[in-house]
Amino acid sequence: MVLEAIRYTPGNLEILDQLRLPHESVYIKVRTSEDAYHAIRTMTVRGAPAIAIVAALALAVELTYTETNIESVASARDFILEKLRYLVTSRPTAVNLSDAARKLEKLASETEGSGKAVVDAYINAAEKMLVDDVSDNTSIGENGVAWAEKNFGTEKFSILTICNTGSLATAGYGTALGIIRSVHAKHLLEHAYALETRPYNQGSRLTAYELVHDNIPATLITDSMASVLLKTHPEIRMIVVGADRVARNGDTANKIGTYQLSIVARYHGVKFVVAAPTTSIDMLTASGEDIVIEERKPEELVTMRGPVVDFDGQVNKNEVRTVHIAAPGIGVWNPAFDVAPANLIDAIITEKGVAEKDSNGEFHLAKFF
Ligand SMILES: CSC[C@H]1O[C@H](OP(=O)(O)O)[C@H](O)[C@@H]1O
Repeated sequence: MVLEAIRYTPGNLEILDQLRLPHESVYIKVRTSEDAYHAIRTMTVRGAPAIAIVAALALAVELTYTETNIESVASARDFILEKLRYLVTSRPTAVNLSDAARKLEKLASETEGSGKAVVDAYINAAEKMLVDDVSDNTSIGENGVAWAEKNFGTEKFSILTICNTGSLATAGYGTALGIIRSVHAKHLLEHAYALETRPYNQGSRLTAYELVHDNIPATLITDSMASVLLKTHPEIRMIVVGADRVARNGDTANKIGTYQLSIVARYHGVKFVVAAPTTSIDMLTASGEDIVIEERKPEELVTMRGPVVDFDGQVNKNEVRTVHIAAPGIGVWNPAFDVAPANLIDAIITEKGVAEKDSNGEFHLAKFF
């Protein structure tokens, strides 16, 4: 079975309900921009590249069936711009969505002839995002292997990662998890370690699901185990993480917990690497100080949802419960991301190549554009 977060054919979009994974694999239809907004907002679908692609394709499907009059160039443009500006508000930190919206808005404003011409151009561009993302991810994997061979030679080594950056965060293969897949395919991977990544548990629910699916040797650990894991496992040579937004100076916003991994990596002499398509690089944002960090509702931290385990130890998928795991009345802080500073990042691996700091400690990401 191929792991697909997104299933698309012209006029039909379905997403894998990631709130039900790993116990249930259920696809739900997305017919409108509003459907996409709520799916992204509730993290039914998540992952920087995936949310951009789902948003763009949802509008493509809506354009196919809308009864709104979009026959003129102006009406089609207005419809597209209104919907894209709405979709961008679903989640603020990942740049992929706003980057895609900016490019699609520009395309719509430059397409002439008729409303149909504008709509067709939009749909073609949205569909191309799906194809390009998989291609970008396999290139990131290849570039990641080449960088690893340059730094670690041909000895097997182990890798630690956080959150989910695989097929469930993208159109397929993944970014950081894509590098783990490629290193494994080259028989260079000793072992993969995945952080559970509280509170949404992208690691224990999604990355573990992908690693088991691909039969990659892997171990799940709690977020608090990262430091002692590096201390006691010298074969771990690399921490690879994804990105929601890479600022112009290389500061990288990623899942909460990434910042402390960059500190722990430096302390233990482990390479800290960001894997991201260039659509995750935001040259308009100077540094991590300028990146808006999404804060999510307290309920997502103080509750957990899942199937009941029967007395005989069997998972009962027909009985899903939500349990409250924190003391009622306690205050909660729930930022979904933090920022790894450029000075603690050893490399940024993209589909176009690898960026490393110069002798002044500066990344030069403009080379990718
Ligand atoms: C392919 S990078 C995905 C990126 O998105 C994740 O965040 P979320 O699960 O909240 O969408 C995480 O930061 C990953 O690194």
